[in-house]
Amino acid sequence: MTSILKTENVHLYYGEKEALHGFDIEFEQNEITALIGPSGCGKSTFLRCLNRMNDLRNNTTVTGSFKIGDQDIYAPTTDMTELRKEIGMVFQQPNPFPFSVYDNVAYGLRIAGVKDKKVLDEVVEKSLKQAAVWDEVKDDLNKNALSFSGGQQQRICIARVLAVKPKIILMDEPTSALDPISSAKIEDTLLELKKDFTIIIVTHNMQQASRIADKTAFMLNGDLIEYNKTSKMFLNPDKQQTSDYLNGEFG
Ligand SMILES: Nc1ncnc2c1ncn2[C@@H]1O[C@H](COP(=O)(O)OP(=O)(O)OP(=O)(O)O)[C@@H](O)[C@H]1O
Repeated sequence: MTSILKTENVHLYYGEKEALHGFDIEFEQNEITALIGPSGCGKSTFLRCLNRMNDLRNNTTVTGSFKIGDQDIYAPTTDMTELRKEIGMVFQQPNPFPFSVYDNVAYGLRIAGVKDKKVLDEVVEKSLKQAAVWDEVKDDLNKNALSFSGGQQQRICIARVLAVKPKIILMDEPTSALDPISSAKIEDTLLELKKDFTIIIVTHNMQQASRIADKTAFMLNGDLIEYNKTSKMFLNPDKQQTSDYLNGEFG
């Protein structure tokens, strides 16, 4: 196993309030890691730290070490556009831009200056295929992405992230707004994608974590309580708090 992203002693403050209390975790390449825990425990906060989305919020202070390989994510020299290409993000609500499927998926490449139509065509097709939505949209690439179903929109958004070839994809409850069939399609897609990408996913759905995640991190009140192989965590967790949470005793 190869480590791809490592954080050490991460603290995050919203104003005076400390939301993360010294968080150490190491993510493995080509794995899916699930972040679980009760509402308000800091899952989204931690996820957003990984590609510096919290920088966009006023009054937020982050300390600690975040490294992708040797690169310090929080170094003053970090190019934010490059960082967010390397560490892409998919949100809870599908958020395609209000233009065509093609233009959504080509967006990142065009921003990067790619103009060659043949290259764009190839990447758009490959990304939509990787996101398992090509067959459903291939005859309507010029149609507005917002005219597709929620599940299709979410897979178009995944394709938009894949098109810029990220190393890591962050996902914040990407299926919670979707019906069970669309969710199952996304889960299948993620299992395929981990061959080429590393995925870190926040989920409230324990079955989803147990179905797709190689490792699971259980958080409580801004602390990492347990980080383990998913099978071990769900069958025989090391910590009593994990067991209580998984048994529905709180949260
Ligand atoms: N912008 C903000 N300003 C102040 N406090 C915030 C802000 N965002 C989150 N918090 C607080 O930080 C803590 C962690 O919130 P976060 O949204 O990361 O939790 P979560 O585990 O993702 O929750 P959920 O599962 O409900 O999405 C909570 O106490 C929350 O109220």
